[in-house]
Amino acid sequence: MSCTDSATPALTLTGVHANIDQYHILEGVDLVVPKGELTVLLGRNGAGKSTTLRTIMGLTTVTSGQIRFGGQDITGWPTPRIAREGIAFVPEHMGVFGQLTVRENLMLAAVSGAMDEERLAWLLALFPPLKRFWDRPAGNLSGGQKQMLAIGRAVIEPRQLLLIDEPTKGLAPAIINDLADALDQLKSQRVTILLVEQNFSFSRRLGQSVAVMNDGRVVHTGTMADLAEDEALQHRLLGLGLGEHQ
Ligand SMILES: Nc1ncnc2c1ncn2[C@@H]1O[C@H](COP(=O)(O)OP(=O)(O)OP(=O)(O)O)[C@@H](O)[C@H]1O
Repeated sequence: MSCTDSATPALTLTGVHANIDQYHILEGVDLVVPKGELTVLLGRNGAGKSTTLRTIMGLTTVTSGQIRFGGQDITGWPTPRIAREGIAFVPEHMGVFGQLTVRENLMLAAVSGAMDEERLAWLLALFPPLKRFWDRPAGNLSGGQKQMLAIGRAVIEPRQLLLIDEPTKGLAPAIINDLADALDQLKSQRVTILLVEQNFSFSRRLGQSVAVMNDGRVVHTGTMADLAEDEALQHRLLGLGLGEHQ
C-alpha cells in the first residue's frame, strides 16, 4: 500500500509510558490523531488526559514508547523545539499575561515576527471579544474571554497541531456555546486539534474522532458519532447517566 503524505497522521503515540516524580502515570498510551480533524480525548478525573498533552509537549519525561509528529520521532525533544516544530499547547490554566493588553498578549505569541495583518483579521473574526477588549489588560477579561485569548495566542501563527486542555472548565453555558462556535470554525478550516474535555455535550458537538482514557491508557477509540449514539458505552467508559447525554 502506498502511504501518501495526507494519509500520515498528524500525531501518533505508541506505547507511551511517563512518570511524574516516582509515580507511573501513563502506562502505555496508544493514540492516533488524524490530520485536519478534531479529536477529543475523554476520560474520568485522573485518567491521564492532561498528562498525555503535557507529555506530547515534552513537559513530562517519556520512560518508554514513541511519539511521532508527522513523519518525525519527537520523543524526548525539549519543549521549545516541539513548539517550533508546530505544536501549540493551551494548558488548562490558560497562560495569558494578566497585566498585558489583549494586543500585547497576541504580539508576544507571534514568535516569528510582527503579527500578520490578514491572520489577525481572521483571528478577531473568530473571537470577536478580543477585538472589543483589544487595549484592555487581559486580567480584566472574563474566564471565557481569557480562554479565547489563550486559544488565539496559540493560533496567531499557523500551527500543525493544537493541543487544548479542558477549555470549558468553569465557564457559563452561554460562553461555552461561543467557544464551541469558534472551535467549530477552526475545525472547518481543517486545523488539527486534540482536545481534552470532561463536558460531553461540548465534545460531541465538536469531535470527529474520540479516544477515551482510563488509568493511564487509551481504552477506547472510534468516531464521536458512534459514541454519541451509544449510551451504554458512554455509561461504561465515562460513567455518564441519563440526562447527561443531551
Ligand atoms: N504533579 C503530580 N504529582 C503526582 N501525581 C500527579 C501529578 N500530576 C498528576 N498526577 C496524577 O496523575 C494522574 C493523571 O492526572 P491527569 O491530570 O493527567 O488526569 P486527567 O485525566 O487530566 O484528570 P482531570 O480531568 O481531573 O484533570 C492522576 O492520578 C493525578 O493524581
